[in-house]
Amino acid sequence: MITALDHIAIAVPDLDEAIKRFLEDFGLTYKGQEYVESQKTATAFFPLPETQIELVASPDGEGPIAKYIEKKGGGIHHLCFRTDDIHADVAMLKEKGYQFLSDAPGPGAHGCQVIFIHPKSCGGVLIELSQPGDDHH
Ligand SMILES: C[C@@H](C(=O)O)C(=O)SCCNC(=O)CCNC(=O)[C@H](O)C(C)(C)COP(=O)(O)OP(=O)(O)OC[C@H]1O[C@@H](n2cnc3c(N)ncnc32)[C@H](O)[C@@H]1OP(=O)(O)O
Ligand SMILES: [Co+2]
Repeated sequence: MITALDHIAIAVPDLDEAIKRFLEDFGLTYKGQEYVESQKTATAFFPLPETQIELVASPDGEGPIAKYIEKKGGGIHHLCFRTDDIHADVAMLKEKGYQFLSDAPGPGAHGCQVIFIHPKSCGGVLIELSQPGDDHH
């Protein structure tokens, strides 16, 4: 029985720089670093209260997922942070130099308003911000 999505891992060339991004720019809680000798790997964790896996596909062969599948055949595509004020967070992140893929949030899954940050301005990771709609439970 799988009970939780424990983590999504992002490979980064500079751990301190990446910690700064998620701690300072996105305001996540930082749990600390650990070097795992057996894997010769440094880790840093940012716990979040709940998460989901979203599978994304392109049934009609169009849109960004079609292009991604064509190029990479599949893989980890994006992280999505839930926000309770998408306009404020977009303004705050724009101020910090993040480049957004649209001027304003638009409709996402289950009535959310969503907007994406360009992976080029975010260490190679595509990040979505999502604000639940009024019908969200
Ligand atoms: C329904 C909603 C929801 O949850 O509610 C969703 O999630 S919808 C999820 C689907 N929707 C989206 O993804 C919308 C936002 N995405 C986009 O607009 C696009 O996918 C872009 C991120 C702008 C990439 O499109 P573009 O046409 O530029 O593709 P491209 O293949 O030329 O890629 C340009 C550069 O970005 C990199 N790149 C492309 N996709 C990436 C990804 N998912 N993660 C990290 N890097 C990525 C490529 O490797 C390439 O880097 P190099 O130049 O180094 O080779
Ligand atoms: Co998404």
